[in-house]
Amino acid sequence: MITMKDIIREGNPTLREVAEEVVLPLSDEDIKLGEEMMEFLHNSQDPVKAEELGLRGGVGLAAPQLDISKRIIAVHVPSGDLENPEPTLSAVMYNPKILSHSVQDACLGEGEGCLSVDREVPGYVVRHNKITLSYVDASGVKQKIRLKNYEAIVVQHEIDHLNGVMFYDHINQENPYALKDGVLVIE
Ligand SMILES: O=CN(O)CCNC(=O)c1cccc(Cl)c1Cl
Ligand code: NI
Repeated sequence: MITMKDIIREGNPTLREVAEEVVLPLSDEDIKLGEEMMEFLHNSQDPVKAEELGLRGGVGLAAPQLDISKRIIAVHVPSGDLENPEPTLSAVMYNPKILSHSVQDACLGEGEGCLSVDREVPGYVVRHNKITLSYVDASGVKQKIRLKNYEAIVVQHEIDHLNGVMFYDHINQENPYALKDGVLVIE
């Protein structure tokens, strides 16, 4: 089971590498890894388990954060509405690729955080508001989906990890809250 001790932190060179595409058909090892990554997200979002296991909450995880330089990500975005337990996006994605994106940019009003960064880094992380994404799912089936707003932001944070990019690389050093005209701030 993945816990915080398995997550590498800033300074580990793996976080700055471009990860390797996963070989298809998926190996049992890569399928199991994806399952463990998803289990971590579930545990991290469960108050009892997160407390028991000492987990920081996360809505996404990328294999390089486990010191595994493979293009595998897991995302589990809760609906945020306690009435509706269904997550708005829950998937393990192999070889995810952004095929196209909106001209419209967006950022989270609260900024971003990262399990591989043991500090707060304030500021707007400007990303694409909408993306068209292809990936291979855990069954080996090629998927093509369109995402927007929070779900699109989370997936871009994870794909950045596959390319050695950290969320704070996008923050304006002079003025972390500088915004170009027309950037959507998602609260
Ligand atoms: O790479 C994944 N992590 O580091 C997990 C911890 N961060 C988050 O869950 C998180 C928090 C805020 C905004 C975004 Cl976009 C994300 Cl992804
Ligand atoms: Ni991260």
